[in-house]
Amino acid sequence: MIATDLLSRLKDPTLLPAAGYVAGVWQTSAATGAQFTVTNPSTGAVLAELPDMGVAETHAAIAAAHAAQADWAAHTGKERAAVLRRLFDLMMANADDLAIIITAEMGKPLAEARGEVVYGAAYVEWFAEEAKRIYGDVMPGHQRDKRLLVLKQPVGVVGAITPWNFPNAMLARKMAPALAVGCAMVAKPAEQTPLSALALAVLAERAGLPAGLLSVIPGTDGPGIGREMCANPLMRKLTFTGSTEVGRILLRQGADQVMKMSMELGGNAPFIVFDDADLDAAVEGAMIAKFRNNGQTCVCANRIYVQAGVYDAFAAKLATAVAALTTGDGFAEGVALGPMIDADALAKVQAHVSDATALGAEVLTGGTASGGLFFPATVLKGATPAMRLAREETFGPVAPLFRFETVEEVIRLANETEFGLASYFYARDMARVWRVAEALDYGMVGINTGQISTETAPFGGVKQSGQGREGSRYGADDYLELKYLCLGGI
Ligand SMILES: NC(=O)c1ccc[n+]([C@@H]2O[C@H](COP(=O)([O-])OP(=O)(O)OC[C@H]3O[C@@H](n4cnc5c(N)ncnc54)[C@H](O)[C@@H]3O)[C@@H](O)[C@H]2O)c1
Ligand SMILES: O=C[C@H](O)CS(=O)(=O)O
Repeated sequence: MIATDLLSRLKDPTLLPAAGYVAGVWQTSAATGAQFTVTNPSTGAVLAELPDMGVAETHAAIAAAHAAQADWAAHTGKERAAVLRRLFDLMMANADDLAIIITAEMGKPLAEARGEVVYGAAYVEWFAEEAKRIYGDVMPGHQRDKRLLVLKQPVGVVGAITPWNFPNAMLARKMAPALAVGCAMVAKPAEQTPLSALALAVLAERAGLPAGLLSVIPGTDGPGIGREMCANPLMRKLTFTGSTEVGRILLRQGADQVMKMSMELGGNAPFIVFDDADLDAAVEGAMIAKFRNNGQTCVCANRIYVQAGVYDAFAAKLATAVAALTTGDGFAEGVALGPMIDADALAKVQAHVSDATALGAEVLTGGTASGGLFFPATVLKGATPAMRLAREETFGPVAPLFRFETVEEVIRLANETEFGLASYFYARDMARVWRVAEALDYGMVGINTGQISTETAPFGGVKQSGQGREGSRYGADDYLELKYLCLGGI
């Protein structure tokens, strides 16, 4: 069932079948007969009742993907590119509907949801172009009669498990490179936000993707689906975006068959403001890096370090800007921040703020939940490393300000975490910019900007923030195997 209220908002209600997409068939019932509910986090309203699919459907989808993948890989890059280009065009043509679906199931404001659709589509466009340029190598022989070649071939059947915070873009960012190079994909979206993934499957089918190449398994049994993906011998790779905790589980499970893994995991991004920074620019950057997606992104600034000489001025400017942010239903006009995704997420944000204030932090604005799943944008002054929010990913709209004195001190503090995804700093002295950029132990560094995510750059982290990269000229590598050919007797 899809709620009438949601369907009535769409120009094309057929984007939302109340079904899972398994082996090229829209199945309205799960093997177990179970169903699960999808709700709007802004209102609690029921959006859909979907078949609660699991191991049986995943097993069938993997078999179908394996059967379809060889022929897909035998297509030319140009033929695969044409399908992806049509998918890009369909995503853009249906962007308004896709945005409505995101806002309904995840809560982000509609304008931000539309930005997510455009961002996800950009990956599809990028890899539609890359599909035609998967080049190998010809190398000088090591002996007179030898000629050496390297082929790049698709890894085969890929499992994808995605999070709720970017329910469209995180799947698009995975299916685009996989399909571009000739892989097949079985995808499991987050149980909170399956509708965006199902709508993408509708559009992929319309774009001409052959049946079986893509399956989307809606369901609440992430652990069971993950185990099936990691244990099934037909599955050659798993790409996961989500928490480091779950990433570890999957890495352990995939180890038994030495499965190729891509992991986009948790973060704890430092945002550093040096005393030579343009403070207004730094405030603007902090607003984006901290409050985009209501602070629910893996690359959100989690710790804001401000050099002592500008600490009070920056704190005052930031608090003024943050106090102007409105929190509410993502469909409402003028709302900047939507709800938290669920009660657990809300409780964690409140716990971080309560822990910080108990340890001496001062609330400059916000600080207390405002009803439902809403939490106001919050700025805390006097944050210290003893506080939970210094060590844990808050994943919410809370900006803790830490004071520091020297460059050496803040590099040490910034790197003092098991995470290494995104980092940011504002400075104008070019020698300092180079030294700090090289010293930060992170996969990505934003310099005088708070917005770094683009399909043209390699997105990913180091340490316990993951492995592999998504997007850019490097992004296809995670879905390819190198095969070395040695021709003798020449
Ligand atoms: N690095 C990135 O690009 C990136 C992007 C988005 C979110 N994240 C991280 O994800 C976290 C928040 O997202 P979340 O709450 O959806 O993460 P999560 O890890 O709880 O869930 C992610 C996905 O994994 C599934 N899952 C849960 N347990 C599983 C298991 N045992 N086996 C297989 N699948 C399982 C979920 O159903 C969901 O689809 C944050 O830590 C955030 O930093 C990282
Ligand atoms: O949080 C997950 C996404 O990767 C964030 S971004 O939109 O790619 O920056």
